[in-house]
Amino acid sequence: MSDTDSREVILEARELTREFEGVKALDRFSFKLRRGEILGLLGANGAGKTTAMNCMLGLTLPTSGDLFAFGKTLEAHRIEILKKTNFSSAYVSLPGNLKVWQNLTVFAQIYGVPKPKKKIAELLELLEVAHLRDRVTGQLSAGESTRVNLCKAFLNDPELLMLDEPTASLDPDIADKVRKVVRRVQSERNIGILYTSHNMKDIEEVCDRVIFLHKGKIVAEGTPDQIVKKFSENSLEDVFIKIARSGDLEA
Ligand SMILES: Nc1ncnc2c1ncn2[C@@H]1O[C@H](COP(=O)(O)OP(=O)(O)OP(=O)(O)O)[C@@H](O)[C@H]1O
Repeated sequence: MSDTDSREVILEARELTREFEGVKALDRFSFKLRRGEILGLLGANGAGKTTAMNCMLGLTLPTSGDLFAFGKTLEAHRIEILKKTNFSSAYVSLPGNLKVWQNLTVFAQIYGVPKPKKKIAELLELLEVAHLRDRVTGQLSAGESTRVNLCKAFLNDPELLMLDEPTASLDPDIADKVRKVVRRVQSERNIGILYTSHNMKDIEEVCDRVIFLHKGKIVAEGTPDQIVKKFSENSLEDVFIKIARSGDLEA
């Protein structure tokens, strides 16, 4: 991303640090996400990706640093910001005892979605899970549950979307469809998406730009192509392995 990029900054972290009992999960982490951009957050297990998303969702308080969304501080404008935000995580489940349509209806009410029935039907079709409408959510397979979570994430037509490993438990066919849906929603609605995945094919196909985190610090940033060239590797996967094994190397 060049400094001359004039698109609206919809999410910004400045010197974000989060310590857990002396361990820095995030260490002066700064970045900007612009409208219309899909930004990949990459890094090995424990690099700090989930902590970063949790801070941005207000689920974890940073030890220091500032977060801004739509030009306002998250601290003072949390409710207003969260109305325009949504997220989906492979590791956060919807209430298991409710049927799929009940869960989505509850969340549609929370978000104040106009014409919720129509919206829910459209999203179930979009994610190809309309046949699961009357199933108990807790009995869904991991891949089914991931797609229902994505329906929840699109319910309020978010302008800022955080997707934490959205293809983690999907078979290759469904993963491909989900990537295309994410791309389509991003381009039709010009929203900003923060995206994590351990699947480098996902990242290369979906993300405009990526940030590599290692021990809470940024060690590389750029388009997937730029990063592969900077590290003199053949693929993003090779870069990932190189950083995971010797993350103090900066490109
Ligand atoms: N609540 C917590 N208490 C203590 N340590 C924590 C807590 N949450 C995260 N950590 C630590 O912070 C670091 C970053 O964890 P985080 O979950 O953000 O990594 P991640 O990049 O999302 O990893 P993964 O790819 O495995 O999901 C890890 O060392 C982790 O053990």
